[in-house]
Amino acid sequence: MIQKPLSEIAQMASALNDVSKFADVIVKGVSIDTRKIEAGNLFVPFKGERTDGHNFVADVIQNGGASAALWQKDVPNPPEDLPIIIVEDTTTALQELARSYRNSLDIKVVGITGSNGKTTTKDMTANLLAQKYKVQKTEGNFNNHLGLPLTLLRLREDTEVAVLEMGMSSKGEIEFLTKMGRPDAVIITNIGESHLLDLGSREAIADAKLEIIEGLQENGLIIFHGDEPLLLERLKDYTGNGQLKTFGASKDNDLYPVSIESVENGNKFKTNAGDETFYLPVLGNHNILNALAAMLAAEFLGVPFEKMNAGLASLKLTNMRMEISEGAHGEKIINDAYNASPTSMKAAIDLVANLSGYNRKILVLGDMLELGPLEEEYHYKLGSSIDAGKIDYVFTFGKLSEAITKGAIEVLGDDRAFSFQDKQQLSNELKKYVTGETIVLVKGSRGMALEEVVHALQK
Ligand SMILES: CC(=O)N[C@H]1[C@@H](OP(=O)(O)OP(=O)(O)OC[C@H]2O[C@@H](n3ccc(=O)[nH]c3=O)[C@H](O)[C@@H]2O)O[C@H](CO)[C@@H](O)[C@@H]1O[C@H](C)C(=O)N[C@@H](C)C(=O)N[C@H](CCC(=O)N[C@@H](CCC[C@@H](N)C(=O)O)C(=O)O)C(=O)O
Ligand SMILES: Nc1ncnc2c1ncn2[C@@H]1O[C@H](COP(=O)(O)OP(=O)(O)OP(=O)(O)O)[C@@H](O)[C@H]1O
Ligand SMILES: C[C@@H](N)C(=O)N[C@H](C)C(=O)O
Repeated sequence: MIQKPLSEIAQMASALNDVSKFADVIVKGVSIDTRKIEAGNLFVPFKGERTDGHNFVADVIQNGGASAALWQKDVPNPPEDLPIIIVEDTTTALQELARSYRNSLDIKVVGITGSNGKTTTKDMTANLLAQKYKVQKTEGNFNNHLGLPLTLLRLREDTEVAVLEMGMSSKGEIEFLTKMGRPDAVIITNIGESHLLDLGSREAIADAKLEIIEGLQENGLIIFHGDEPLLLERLKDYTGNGQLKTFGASKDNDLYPVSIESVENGNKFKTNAGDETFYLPVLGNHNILNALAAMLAAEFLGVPFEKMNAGLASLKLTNMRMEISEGAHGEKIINDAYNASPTSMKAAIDLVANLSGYNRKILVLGDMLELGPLEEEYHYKLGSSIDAGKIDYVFTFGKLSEAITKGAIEVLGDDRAFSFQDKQQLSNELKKYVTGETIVLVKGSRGMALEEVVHALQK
């Protein structure tokens, strides 16, 4: 993490005040939350929905262990005689600090974006590169205009590769992030429907994701889903200084699977790149595609294919991505509840529909948010596309998900598809349907917090 005297921090953050009295105070790391502060941190306060971080500045320095803090110019009464750096805007100052620190490091960067699979592919890429390098990666889902700068400021001086997740919900956000991260390789996992509300069309989503190329370093590598027409048509005339590599299911790609075998809680697969058989301890063919993208990035940075199995086999995904657990009745639960869009819902449902070894398969589905004006149609189509011969019951939570149930009833009947507006009621009813030979998929947008149903089943 960043470790510098306050005088340098003040310069990097474009301080508006004189900090010479505290010039030699050493800052070690940055935090935006006093509840997670670590000794020596620079605390960066923000005005939030519930409170203003400026309220905590004096205390976090005097009693909380912080070495110093930023202070936004338009907030009155900055504490006196404390190591405070006054700045125009604390968000901008945090970003400029991160940009400047990143530029001071001799480091390779992989930037990852896409509608689905960013976090998963980030975890996979970091695991593969760790076979050869000192690697750091985005923690959790810290992938936006605050999260990415905080990730950069966590980088150690001896880190060799950083794997950065770049998220967006509006045009221009990825461009901002990639120009800060300056990646040597970029991955675009897929083009789905996430954040259609802001972007308006899948074409606009593709354009927004392709902004990641704006920050690509000289002779960098662009890795993208080669089965996605929106990406193919936009990159077919690419004349930049980067190289292009595609991954996907079809044999037209640079890297594709030639065999896939579902095994206990994962997959074994071979690729067209050689004879190695790879083991991936996560479910879902979509995760094989994520792995292929990660493998292309690792190969570009010098990890040979024959050394990749160890990196894949030891993978532990960030939580709530195909996370497997057991319920109180012995049922297997797949907690895929971190987020959901039509593309990711289909991928998860297809996975469960094609699993063997269970005598009952139940879907617990929540609203898919931020889909824009066609949201109800997306939910209805999801329900009506469920295979009644492979899925036994559908329980939904949320107002939009009533359309899932409506569609599901048309294929499963009204005794196999149910809507709920209360997660506890859903959980209580669901418990009547589960046995030791049941598998339950739980999935919905982050805003639905369906992990609460998983926790209820585990009690
Ligand atoms: C600024 C901040 O910290 N926001 C977080 C905070 O929000 P809130 O407004 O509720 O803050 P408060 O009012 O409670 O507090 C104000 C500040 O004071 C600090 N503080 C408070 C109390 C205290 O005792 N001490 C304190 O120091 C406090 O820390 C505040 O700074 O809390 C929310 C709930 O926990 C957080 O969600 C909120 O975080 C915001 C959203 C954020 O951007 N955090 C980033 C670090 C981050 O990367 N978060 C990721 C999720 C990113 C994401 O959603 N990505 C999208 C794609 C990008 C979309 C883009 N358009 C965007 O806007 O994000 C995706 O789909 O992946 C994460 O948390 O996982
Ligand atoms: N390649 C993929 N294609 C379709 N769905 C996917 C793919 N990879 C992951 N998913 C699904 O998307 C969900 C979110 O995965 P992950 O968190 O890796 O994506 P993300 O892009 O980081 O999501 P977010 O934008 O919400 O941060 C997973 O739970 C899984 O169901
Ligand atoms: C918070 C925002 N970035 C997000 O992830 N929205 C989705 C649709 C959600 O709330 O699940």
